[in-house]
Amino acid sequence: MENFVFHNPVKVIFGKGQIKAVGREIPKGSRVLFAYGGGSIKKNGVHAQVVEALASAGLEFREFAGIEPNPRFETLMKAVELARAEKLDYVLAVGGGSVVDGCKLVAAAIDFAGDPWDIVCRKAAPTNAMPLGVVLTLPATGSEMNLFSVISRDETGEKLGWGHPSVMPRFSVLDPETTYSLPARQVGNGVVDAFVHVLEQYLTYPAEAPLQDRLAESVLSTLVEIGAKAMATPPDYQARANLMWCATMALNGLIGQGVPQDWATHMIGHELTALTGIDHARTLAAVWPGVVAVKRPEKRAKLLQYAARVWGLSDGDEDARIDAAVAKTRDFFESVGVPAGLGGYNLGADIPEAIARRLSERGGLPLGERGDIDADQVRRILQAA
Ligand SMILES: NC(=O)c1ccc[n+]([C@@H]2O[C@H](COP(=O)([O-])OP(=O)(O)OC[C@H]3O[C@@H](n4cnc5c(N)ncnc54)[C@H](O)[C@@H]3O)[C@@H](O)[C@H]2O)c1
Repeated sequence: MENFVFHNPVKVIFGKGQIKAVGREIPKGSRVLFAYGGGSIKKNGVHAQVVEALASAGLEFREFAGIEPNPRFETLMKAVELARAEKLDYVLAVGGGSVVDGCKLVAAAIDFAGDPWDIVCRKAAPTNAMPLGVVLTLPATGSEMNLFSVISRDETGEKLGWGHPSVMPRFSVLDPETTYSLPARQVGNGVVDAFVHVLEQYLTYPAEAPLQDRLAESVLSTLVEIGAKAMATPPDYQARANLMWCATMALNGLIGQGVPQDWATHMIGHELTALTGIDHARTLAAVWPGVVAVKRPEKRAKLLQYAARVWGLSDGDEDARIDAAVAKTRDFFESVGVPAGLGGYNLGADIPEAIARRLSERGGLPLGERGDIDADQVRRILQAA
């Protein structure tokens, strides 16, 4: 196991009826920017619950609507303008990963003197981020309990990830009932996103970290166990609750401490979203089969462990076990409605070259747990996918 420092100060407030805690968690006298997405929270009653919580605590607030999926820098800067004009000093993000990620940048930018894009490009760190609170409505990204944020910019066609401890939420309310209004497509995306977050931190090489391995395997096995139930209609509270907690545990830092991490699927997936608009989770299910095909020799020991412990495949020829584990993973993605591999997307033959070039030009290579995925391997991964 490698050395690590683990500090996760996010207060998680989990369960039915917990949105009212928002009024208690935000300090009295705060002036709140209440930010959300396209308005699903008005239809499912979450907006009314948040307004009630803020108003009954006597908190001043202004609303900012319209943070889109794959949040756009251009939109977020409008939220920053509103916050500056109205002297708002607490950001409340209500929505999925896009709203939470977007609000992390808003919180960092309100009192930032330079160009906030420098924060996203990692050329500058936030100096005085406003406190951030979260009401999560889509279990998937783990953004509610981590320091990461992924921002897209129209002007440059980029989608970039950044992170800073000062934008970790002060609290996150996770009420599984907020997910009842999700379309099936988004529930399936959430299952796959959480699953691949774990694979990025687990499917690398052995690091003599059996606890981290078993924590990762338990999240994977739980997702397999509850995947179909989480998709059911009418919604099953316990399945949604377990999905929500799995997604948070998949990327709150715990399972990745002291172990090598991959993230190649994500980095290539972000480029695919930037170029084609395919949903984040769908890019992961599309790219992962390519990563595992090309990096199979390097990942062999962990692939065998994954096959045995997550899929119960421990007998017979080793290569056949790995093939079966990959096939079961693909079937699992498809079982929650997310296509595995790139075959179904009808993309141009130029995509592998375009993605390899974009990553290379930005200095984003090499990738992978061994830092050995270069432009040629990116092309091969996408062709294999
Ligand atoms: N910060 C991180 O650690 C991290 C990790 C992975 C991905 N991401 C990023 O997060 C973004 C994806 O976030 P996401 O998967 O949570 O989806 P999302 O926030 O983009 O939401 C997807 C859609 O679902 C809708 N929606 C959200 N909650 C709803 C509800 N309860 N009922 C009905 N509709 C609802 C949204 O309005 C949106 O149209 C991507 O930009 C991705 O790159 C961030």
